[in-house]
Amino acid sequence: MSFRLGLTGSIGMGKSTTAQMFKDHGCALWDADAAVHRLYGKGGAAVAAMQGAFPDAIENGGVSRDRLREIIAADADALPRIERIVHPLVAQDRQDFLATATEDIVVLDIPLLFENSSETMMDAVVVVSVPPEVQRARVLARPGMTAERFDLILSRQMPDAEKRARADYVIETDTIDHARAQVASVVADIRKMLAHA
Ligand SMILES: CC(C)(COP(=O)(O)OP(=O)(O)OC[C@H]1O[C@@H](n2cnc3c(N)ncnc32)[C@H](O)[C@@H]1O)[C@@H](O)C(=O)NCCC(=O)NCCS
Ligand SMILES: Nc1ncnc2c1ncn2[C@@H]1O[C@H](COP(=O)(O)OP(=O)(O)OP(=O)(O)O)[C@@H](O)[C@H]1O
Repeated sequence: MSFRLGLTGSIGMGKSTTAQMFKDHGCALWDADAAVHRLYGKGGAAVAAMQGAFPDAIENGGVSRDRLREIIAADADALPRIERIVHPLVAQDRQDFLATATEDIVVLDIPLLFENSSETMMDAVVVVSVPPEVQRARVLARPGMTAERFDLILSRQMPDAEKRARADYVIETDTIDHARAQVASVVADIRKMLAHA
């Protein structure tokens, strides 16, 4: 069975960028956000249940994220209801991936890893992190992002300091080269451990 390495961090901390660096070392990669995109897409496994609960969210046979954002903004109960539908389907997608992976290390990129207690199924957890002002500047540079939306998303996520405290490895994503060097050392550490197991 592959070594399960959870990869998490708050919004804009560099999860996707760092995940690709692990892939460059021959690790398999499963991405929770990508799984949600598949589930919401036309014919995706979440469409029927979401149509039942939120008929207004359906557009062209898939779940519209723009509509969902409007629904969430208007109704405080909407997000937990969405999570109850989506998270079990995400978990199934993850199990299907793990069942077929043959690589020695599988990296699971999961934004809400600690919030949803997924760390219990990991052999180790990496948290990516930069100082809050760098995070804020990166996220606000994204098209369509506002300070209000950023603060709302942050308020729904576990604070960075707590994530760091729970991590087995913290990777500073201040520069690409620095992150690459830390990824190389995490991979070497795990492979050394596996060789001695
Ligand atoms: C709320 C939705 C419609 C926003 O979609 P949108 O494309 O605008 O943004 P995106 O998905 O890229 O998320 C933006 C940021 O919010 C974070 N985020 C997403 N869902 C949640 C959540 N349930 N709780 C806290 N943070 C969240 C993401 O990690 C990311 O940092 C969408 O994220 C969604 O349907 N979420 C519910 C499913 C879920 O929990 N997904 C998280 C991964 S399992
Ligand atoms: N090591 C790094 N050095 C410099 N910039 C970086 C580094 N890692 C990521 N970034 C930059 O930070 C921003 C956010 O990175 P990325 O999209 O990987 O974050 P994320 O955690 O996956 O975001 P989200 O939570 O929104 O999915 C991007 O603009 C990216 O180019």
